[in-house]
Amino acid sequence: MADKQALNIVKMKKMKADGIPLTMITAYDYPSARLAEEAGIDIILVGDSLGNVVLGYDTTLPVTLDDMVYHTRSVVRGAHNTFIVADMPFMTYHGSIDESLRGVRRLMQEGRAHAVKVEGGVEICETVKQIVSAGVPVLGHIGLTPQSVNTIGGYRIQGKDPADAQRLMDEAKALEAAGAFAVVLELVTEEVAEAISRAISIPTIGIGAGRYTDGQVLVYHDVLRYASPYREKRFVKTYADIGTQIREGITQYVQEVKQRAFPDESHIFKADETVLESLYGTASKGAK
Ligand SMILES: Nc1nc(=O)c2c([nH]1)NC[C@@H]1CN(c3ccc(C(=O)N[C@@H](CCC(=O)O)C(=O)O)cc3)CN21
Ligand SMILES: CC(C)C(=O)C(=O)O
Repeated sequence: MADKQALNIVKMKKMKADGIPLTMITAYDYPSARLAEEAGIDIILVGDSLGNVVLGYDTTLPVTLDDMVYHTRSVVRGAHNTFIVADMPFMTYHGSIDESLRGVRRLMQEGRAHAVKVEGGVEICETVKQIVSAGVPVLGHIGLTPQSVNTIGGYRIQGKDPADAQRLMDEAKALEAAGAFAVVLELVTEEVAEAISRAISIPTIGIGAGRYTDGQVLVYHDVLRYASPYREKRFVKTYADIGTQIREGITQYVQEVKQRAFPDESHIFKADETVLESLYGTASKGAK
């Protein structure tokens, strides 16, 4: 899709108004980004779920700004015509505004992202305003915010009772007022996600937030069953099983090398007749 025109935040808002769902998937490197773009995805998120699915950590907390810059650059090289959002990692946007903007600058200038994502509600709205006023689109993220797993007390569904529903509604409105271009709703009850989606003019992008958000996002490795520990979760649907394909392919390669079935005649390069003579001398001529 070389001539596909990349999406932008103005068009996203219009898509919400027109009732056209936004599609987002994570990607972390050149091949995953390339395939996502070829498949026609609207937005690629270089998520800090990188930590879980690519780097092998238990949580997203160990992911660094250097990790995010490196992976964002790789994603951009694979998807030149797709809107790309990069996650601000844990503890990079809760200190001084200067420090936050330094991280944003690295993701935009070195990583070449089009926007950044930050987790949190009212407490980060001042930071969101500053980032937006620097000319950087900000994607909000509320509900289950994995960077706060230790204060939330686990990966739990949000918005089950009236007080929690009101808190989420207030956070979404605060993010809209702060200038966020859209907001991710993660593991939020369907009723609350629907009410928020109706109450704000910017798109909501849900993961485990039911059917009535303005868009959906899932993690690449979950969708494709690519060695992900999350693939069986209730909010995930798997559309392919590349983990099995990869394992079976490598198993066969190993077996064929052990059995000397690979490489065969079709994979080799032949030298000139005279090479044998020079290697083995005239005595060996005709030996093989
Ligand atoms: N591979 C992957 N996929 C993700 O969706 C994802 C990550 N990693 N890492 C960062 C966060 C963490 N996420 C999580 C983590 C755990 C649950 C979970 O255990 N959910 C329970 C529900 C818990 C409850 O009932 O309150 C479940 O059974 O789905 C959900 C989302 C979503 N994100
Ligand atoms: C699950 C999505 C929304 C995310 O934040 C990530 O991939 O890190």
